[in-house]
Amino acid sequence: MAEEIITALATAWGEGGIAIVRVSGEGCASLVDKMFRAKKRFSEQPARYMALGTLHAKDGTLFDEVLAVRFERGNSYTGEESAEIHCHGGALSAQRCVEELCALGARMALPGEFTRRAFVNGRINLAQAEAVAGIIKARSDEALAASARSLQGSFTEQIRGLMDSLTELTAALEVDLDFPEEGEGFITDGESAERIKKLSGRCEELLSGCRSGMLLRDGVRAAIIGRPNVGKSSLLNALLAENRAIVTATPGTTRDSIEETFIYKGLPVRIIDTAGIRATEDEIEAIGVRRSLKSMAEADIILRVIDSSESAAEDEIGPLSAEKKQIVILNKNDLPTRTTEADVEALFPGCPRISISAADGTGVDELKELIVRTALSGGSVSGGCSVTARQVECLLRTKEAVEAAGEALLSDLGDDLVLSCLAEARGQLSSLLGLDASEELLDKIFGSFCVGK
Ligand SMILES: Nc1nc2c(c(=O)[nH]1)N(C=O)[C@@H](CNc1ccc(C(=O)N[C@@H](CCC(=O)O)C(=O)O)cc1)CN2
Ligand SMILES: Nc1nc2c(ncn2[C@@H]2O[C@H](COP(=O)(O)OP(=O)(O)OP(=O)(O)O)[C@@H](O)[C@H]2O)c(=O)[nH]1
Ligand SMILES: [Mg+2]
Repeated sequence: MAEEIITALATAWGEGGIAIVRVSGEGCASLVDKMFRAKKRFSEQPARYMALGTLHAKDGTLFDEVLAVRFERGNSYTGEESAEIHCHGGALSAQRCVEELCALGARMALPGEFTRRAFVNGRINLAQAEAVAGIIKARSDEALAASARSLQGSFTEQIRGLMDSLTELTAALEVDLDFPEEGEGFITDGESAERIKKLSGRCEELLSGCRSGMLLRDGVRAAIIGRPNVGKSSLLNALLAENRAIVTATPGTTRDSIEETFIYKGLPVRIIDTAGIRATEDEIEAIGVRRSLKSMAEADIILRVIDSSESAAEDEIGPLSAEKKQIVILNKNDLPTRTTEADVEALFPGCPRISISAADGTGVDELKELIVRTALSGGSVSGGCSVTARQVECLLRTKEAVEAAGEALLSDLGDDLVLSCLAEARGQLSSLLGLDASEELLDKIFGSFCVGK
């Protein structure tokens, strides 16, 4: 079935040097013929050749002088016959161009529809399509590099490698199941167990690489929490190196949460300064405290600030769930110490901690380093591939299914069960690459792209 011809502005709205309008779908070059005048008919000029010409409205009036290029079917971004018109910047000419194309029979592209067509036509897989979005959204060199690696297919290759190993093992086990009379069997249980163990190790390796890639793209949320007056807002200012939040000697200064982002070693850190947590009669402060507790629940990392010049009083925040990552910050180390690192160790055993002065900046860079290290939990920011939460979810389920296969094998539950677990694992990897993606999933993924991509 021939797809409709779609069009959209591919560059950002607003003033700029050049604005590019994209068109894709069978017959789009003859559509452009009707509005673009050049020495040679557009649809007859060589493919991928930039031709100079003029754009005309239906009544013939000229509205821009542009460059235009056509791509042949099978040799374009979408895989379809497509074209680009490079107008003068400023939204007006490009918008006119899109309108004229629509008047001639094209329709406005939906968000991500060009990339969706590239996927549907097999030019790229789903992991690569998601990497395109990653490149657009990247906010640091490291995040950009991780997405570019994914787009080039290095993540895909690793997933395919895993799928191949799964297939080999499945095939060996199936032979055994089909020809049980062959005695010894094609593969011993010991060998299968060994291979399953390797597979689950490989899943774990991929997962740890992915987590850092995902963090690079999405960043981490770190909430600064603590009792009033310990120096939370001062810490926010020190981390941002600007006077963003109000700091006073009066406890209860911060009423509402403040969010800002800084980037350290390529990792965007969203930092949230919250109201000091204490029991309070003040209605506004109480709302602030509730917001602090909410920020705490939503954060990836808790930066728990303690005033080391005061003795560690009753902790009003209470312990965190074991899954929450936490860094204990002993602030005001420029003042005489009343709470020591040993006191902190007693209160929060095994928790990473650091002594700083938000006032004079001592230890602030070390703290940034510690935040990034804690967020990545040992992983590194370089070399990883950018992935989405969806892809991580698929990999996690793959690992679970592989492990279930291992358990089924050990407890002698029969090859049938082992095989169905392995089939589940393969299924997860195949949905990671979008080999059997539902329309609903595609709508969700491509819907988050920008129009024109
Ligand atoms: N002007 C312009 N710039 C752009 C794009 C575009 O579509 N137009 N891109 C897109 O958003 C990106 C480049 N990505 C592209 C990827 C593949 C093909 C393409 O035509 N692929 C064919 C032919 C490959 C070849 O010539 O080697 C293919 O895969 O068959 C084009 C662009 C970024 N810059
Ligand atoms: N000497 C010293 N004073 C500090 C340091 N950090 C913060 N202060 C002072 O401590 C007081 C409280 O600082 P804030 O940053 O407003 O504290 P907060 O935790 O945000 O307080 P609330 O918003 O009320 O919860 C101010 O007078 C700061 O100047 C530090 O490292 N050393
Ligand atoms: Mg404050």
